[in-house]
Amino acid sequence: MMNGEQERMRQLKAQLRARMSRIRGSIPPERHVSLSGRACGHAAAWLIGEQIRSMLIYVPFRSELDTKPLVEEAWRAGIDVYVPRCLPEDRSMTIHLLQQWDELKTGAYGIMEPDPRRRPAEADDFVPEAVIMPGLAFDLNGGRLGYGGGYYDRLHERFSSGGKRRGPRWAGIGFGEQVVEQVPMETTDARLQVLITEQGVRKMNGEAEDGTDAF
Ligand SMILES: Nc1nc2c(c(=O)[nH]1)N(C=O)[C@@H](CNc1ccc(C(=O)N[C@@H](CCC(=O)O)C(=O)O)cc1)CN2
Ligand SMILES: Nc1ncnc2c1ncn2[C@@H]1O[C@H](COP(=O)(O)OP(=O)(O)OP(=O)(O)O)[C@@H](O)[C@H]1O
Repeated sequence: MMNGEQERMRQLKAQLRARMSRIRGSIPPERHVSLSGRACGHAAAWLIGEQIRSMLIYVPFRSELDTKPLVEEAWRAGIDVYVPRCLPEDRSMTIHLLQQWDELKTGAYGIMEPDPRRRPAEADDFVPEAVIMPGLAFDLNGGRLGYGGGYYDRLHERFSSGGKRRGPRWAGIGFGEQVVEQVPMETTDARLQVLITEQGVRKMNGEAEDGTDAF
């Protein structure tokens, strides 16, 4: 049974999803390309500066920020690129190395995902050094709103249960206009450590703030 608080939270999130998908969906194509390119440039500089050698990143669908320039920059820089494949049955994800675009095919929800016959999943205990997440909305305290599948929340739980090892850096990437005052958050919702937009890289929640590039 859902209690009143949960029901209210569900409604708040649904309203914000609807509003933010309209906003994100109305960015004109040319601006979408240029903002995506700028955000990807900031993301690449951050990854390289932090000496991150592996990242999990989404392949965009609907009007999500286009990560293609970042993936290609990572390939050039020798950073291993991993992409998730979702299993709607239990809302889990498997993680697959991506070395070229033709390793993808249309998967669940119409998202381009790794073809498991071409590239088997990494072991369950594999943890990348960074996770770069999409979202409908973000806030400056690490709040993030996704499509409501809870996929990244489950992944966060899995990556955090490995014991001593340092977990991945959790970063969100999106357009400046997706940043809101406050995303409604529940206790199971994972908070981001880094927010990347066309305006720069902002470190939050325990990531040391050095002031460079922060917006
Ligand atoms: N590019 C990309 N890949 C991703 C995600 C993402 O947000 N972006 N996900 C991040 O989690 C996971 C997929 N999550 C999804 C969850 C729900 C829906 C979806 O279509 N939901 C319906 C409503 C479903 C319902 O509640 O009945 C909708 O939005 O119309 C799509 C993807 C894994 N891969
Ligand atoms: N670790 C978890 N294990 C099981 N269920 C979870 C977990 N984390 C979240 N959930 C459930 O998943 C559902 C969706 O969560 P939420 O609305 O936070 O998704 P989201 O962050 O918007 O989506 P996504 O992570 O897929 O982009 C909620 O009903 C939530 O209770």
